Amino acid sequence: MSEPVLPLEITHLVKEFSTKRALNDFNLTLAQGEIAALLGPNGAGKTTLIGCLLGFLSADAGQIRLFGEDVNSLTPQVRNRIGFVPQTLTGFTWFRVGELLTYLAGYRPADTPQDDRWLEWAALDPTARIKSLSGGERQRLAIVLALRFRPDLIVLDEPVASLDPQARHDFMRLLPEYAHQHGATVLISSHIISDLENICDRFVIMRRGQIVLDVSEAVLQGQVRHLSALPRPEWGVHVLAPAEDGGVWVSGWQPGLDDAALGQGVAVQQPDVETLFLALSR
Ligand SMILES: Nc1ncnc2c1ncn2[C@@H]1O[C@H](COP(=O)(O)OP(=O)(O)OP(=O)(O)O)[C@@H](O)[C@H]1O
Repeated sequence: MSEPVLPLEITHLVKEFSTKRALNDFNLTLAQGEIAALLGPNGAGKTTLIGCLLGFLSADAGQIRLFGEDVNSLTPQVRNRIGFVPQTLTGFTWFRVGELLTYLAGYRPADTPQDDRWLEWAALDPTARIKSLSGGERQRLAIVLALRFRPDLIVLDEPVASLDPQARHDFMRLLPEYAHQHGATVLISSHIISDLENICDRFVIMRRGQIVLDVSEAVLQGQVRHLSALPRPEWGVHVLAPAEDGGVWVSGWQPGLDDAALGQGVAVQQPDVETLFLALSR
């Protein structure tokens, strides 16, 4: 049986801006249906990575494949399978909302399936001029434009920062619902970690152009722990980072080690992504 085609495959990616290396031998593969959080402090390289994988920026080395095709020579078929939500929508200011939706739909084959939930969620006035929309309304429109033609790979760069709490809450409920229904793959970058904790099944934490931790939700819950003191060498765990309270974060934890830790007076806690992120970002 042939291997399934991966929605996203990034190998040995390097991107430099004059003397600054924004991506440093970056590797990432996403399987169909994964919902992955891309986390990292300011300047970690998230937007650069997204720019490269959408073909907006050219890499200095390495390769990006989307649905098996090189990002620099995508066919229209694969291009149409990708939805991108930017941090803010720019351009198109002279259009009315409804006109823009019709105009962009003209670039799609007539039989392209649509998903109306995004238009309902966005609740935009089709007669409103885009230049008169608020920042949050423009962002709703950006989301509609990216998702209404049922993409199979969705890339979102800080998509919810300008949304009001209700819109953000509803979007974060609809996004995984959509992904599960259509088997879509999602890569979402956000600084609002509490939003991502409930919807992502993988967490990719990057710093200085590289991945410092890439774990599934299951591994995070099963094998990553906060310890109140350094682990014993014979436990065979890997120290990820010191914690602010004097303890440490470790990976490779096994259930059998709980008793050993108890015997040494070491308190063991389940991970909280935000605290772990803060420790790994320092
Ligand atoms: N056009 C550019 N010219 C020079 N340096 C750049 C350029 N774009 C990005 N960089 C640098 O590359 C690094 C990564 O930037 P990037 O915007 O990818 O980070 P980020 O993780 O998206 O940050 P943020 O969370 O602040 O959006 C930073 O050090 C940034 O200064």
